[in-house]
Amino acid sequence: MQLQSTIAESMHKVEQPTSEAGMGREQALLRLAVSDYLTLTKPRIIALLLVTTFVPMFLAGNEPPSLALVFWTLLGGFLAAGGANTINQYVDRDIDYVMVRTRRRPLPSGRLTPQQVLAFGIALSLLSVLQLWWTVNPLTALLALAGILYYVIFYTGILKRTSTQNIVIGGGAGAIPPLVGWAAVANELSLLPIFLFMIVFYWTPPHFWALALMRRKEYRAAGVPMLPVLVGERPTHLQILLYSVLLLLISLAPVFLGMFGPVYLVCALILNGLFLWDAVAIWRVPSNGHVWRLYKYSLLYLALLFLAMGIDHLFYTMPAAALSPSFRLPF
Ligand code: HEM
Ligand SMILES: CC(C)=CCC/C(C)=C/CC/C(C)=C/COP(=O)(O)OP(=O)(O)O
Repeated sequence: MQLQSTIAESMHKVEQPTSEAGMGREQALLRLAVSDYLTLTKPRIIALLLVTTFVPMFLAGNEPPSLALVFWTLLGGFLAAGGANTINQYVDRDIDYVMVRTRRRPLPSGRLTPQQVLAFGIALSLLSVLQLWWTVNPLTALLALAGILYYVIFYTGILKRTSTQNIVIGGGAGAIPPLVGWAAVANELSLLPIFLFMIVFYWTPPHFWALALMRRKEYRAAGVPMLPVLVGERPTHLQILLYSVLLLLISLAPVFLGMFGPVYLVCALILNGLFLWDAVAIWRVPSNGHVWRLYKYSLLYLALLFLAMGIDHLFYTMPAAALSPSFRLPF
């Protein structure tokens, strides 16, 4: 509140700049505001979400997508995820205020008001759906809308505060971007994008529980029923191991259905082998070092696995049968 009133005072002072110093202060405040609004979108997380949107665009067609289609799809994806992330911070403002990791965010630190954050989040979300509908196609726009609603209402509004399985079920929201990328090109969904969805779905629990293990006390203080808070460390280590095995199986399955070729197979074996190695290390010698390593590696893993899919596609042509059955909107 103190910071908020300091900024309000500064804003008042620069309303009528009388000198170069006044103009400089006005520019500095504008930069601060732009940086706060950008922070609300969680840009680093969006960067990885967009990798999982971008690569499927190359898998979905026989030819590479046009630059314009890539631009509009990624812009829509940025606006949708940015809008969802912003509304998440409006809904979670009480939790974010309690947790050390999140208390410096623009809303809990008082640099923006709840009304400003909510308005910005809704505006970005609406803009994303309209823009995708007009510039890409209705299926892509509806998938983005489903992602926003799933994340904001189902995960943030309900599951996060009520269930230890919050991020298992809620992980479905973060798995929608590959469907968005695929639908942007194919204008339909089929089995391969469902596998891409499942890869991100099974990746999410080890990715998040590693972080939650390190932030266990903060989640407890905020009253958020994350798995490590309610069942303890050991069962969480086991769940991480279990999901790492499931991730290995689900990421290899498309190879056996003829959807990917040898380049992907080799990369997926190495990347999943390292993932499993980290998960086993946590199980055998539980330490913050091992947990942190898995969390950091999980980010690299997902980017590289999707990159491997794209490179594999340059050398391997999947049979048409691998893409059926398919789902298409009736309009
Ligand atoms: C329900 C699903 C998910 C949950 C609960 C979750 C949770 C988190 C949390 C709490 C952080 C720490 C953020 C911070 O330090 O401020 C994080 C980091 C991150 N997450 Fe996730 N995540 C999920 C899904 C995803 C997905 C689907 C992606 C991308 C495909 C992703 C990408 C990232 C990235 C890139 C970071 C690092 C951000 C940074 O270093 O600033 N997450 N995640
Ligand atoms: C297509 C589309 C728009 C899909 C939505 C994808 C999306 C925005 C996923 C976000 C995943 C994520 C960062 C969850 C963390 O929430 P948290 O509240 O647990 O994290 P926090 O404590 O850091 O706020």
